[in-house]
Amino acid sequence: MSALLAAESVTVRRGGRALVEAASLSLRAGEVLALVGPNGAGKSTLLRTLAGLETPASGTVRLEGRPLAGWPVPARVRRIGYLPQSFTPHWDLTARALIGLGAGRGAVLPWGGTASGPADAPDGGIDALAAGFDLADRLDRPWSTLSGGERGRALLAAVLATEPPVLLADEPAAALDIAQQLRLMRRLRARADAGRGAAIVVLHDLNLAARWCDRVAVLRAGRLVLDGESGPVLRDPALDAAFGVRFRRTAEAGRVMLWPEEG
Ligand SMILES: Nc1ncnc2c1ncn2[C@@H]1O[C@H](COP(=O)(O)OP(=O)(O)OP(=O)(O)O)[C@@H](O)[C@H]1O
Repeated sequence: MSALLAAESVTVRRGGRALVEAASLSLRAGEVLALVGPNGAGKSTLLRTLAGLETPASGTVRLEGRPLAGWPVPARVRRIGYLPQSFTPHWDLTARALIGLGAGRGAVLPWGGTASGPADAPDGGIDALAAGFDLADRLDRPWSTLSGGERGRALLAAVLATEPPVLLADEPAAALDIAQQLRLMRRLRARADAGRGAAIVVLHDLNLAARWCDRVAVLRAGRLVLDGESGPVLRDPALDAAFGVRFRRTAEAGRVMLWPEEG
């Protein structure tokens, strides 16, 4: 099956240094791909490049086979939902206003995309959408009063409001409690399985990747060192070298589970 989104030998340089080097990665319909690697490996840089927010020094990013740079921005942001690692609005927006902006994508989203302005979410509106993220009673609260996990969920609701066929999510599980992590991963899995959207998700929890993701790509010092089906990648000794730890591996319901020990 052809790729929805693909990086072809992409190199990103900043300050005279290659942050991502000759990275090739593709995402196909129905996939949830975990992008993992140590701090500073270049995961956010690669994700931002795939979203069209960084311009590579060389290489190409293609969306549905066409170079990203050739897409009109409104069409691109409707197809690619990008969830940043951190986000602070310039104004103390309510969650409702933020989700409305996400639903109206097509003039400026606060994190750099474009939108036509606040709009009602499809299929039942913003209230129904927010209920799915356990935010029903927090919708009219200013951003500054929301907890870290509530902000993460509101942002994800804003990004998913238009059901983008591609989701690029940078550490979406980081601020979530365990129950919310499971809800997040189940949601991404269900979207992919129903053909509603594929996702690349930056994760630090390899056991979430093992349980919920079809594929795992491992970035180390700007280079993709492993990319393949989750089981084989997570069993590969190169994973230990990439993270500089020793993983003890067990099997649980046919899935690998990893227990890191200092190497
Ligand atoms: N604009 C920039 N100029 C110079 N260096 C940068 C710039 N942006 C990021 N870096 C460096 O590039 C490297 C990759 O950063 P990036 O945020 O992509 O890593 P990451 O894998 O997402 O890390 P983490 O797991 O800590 O979030 C880091 O060493 C970072 O300090």
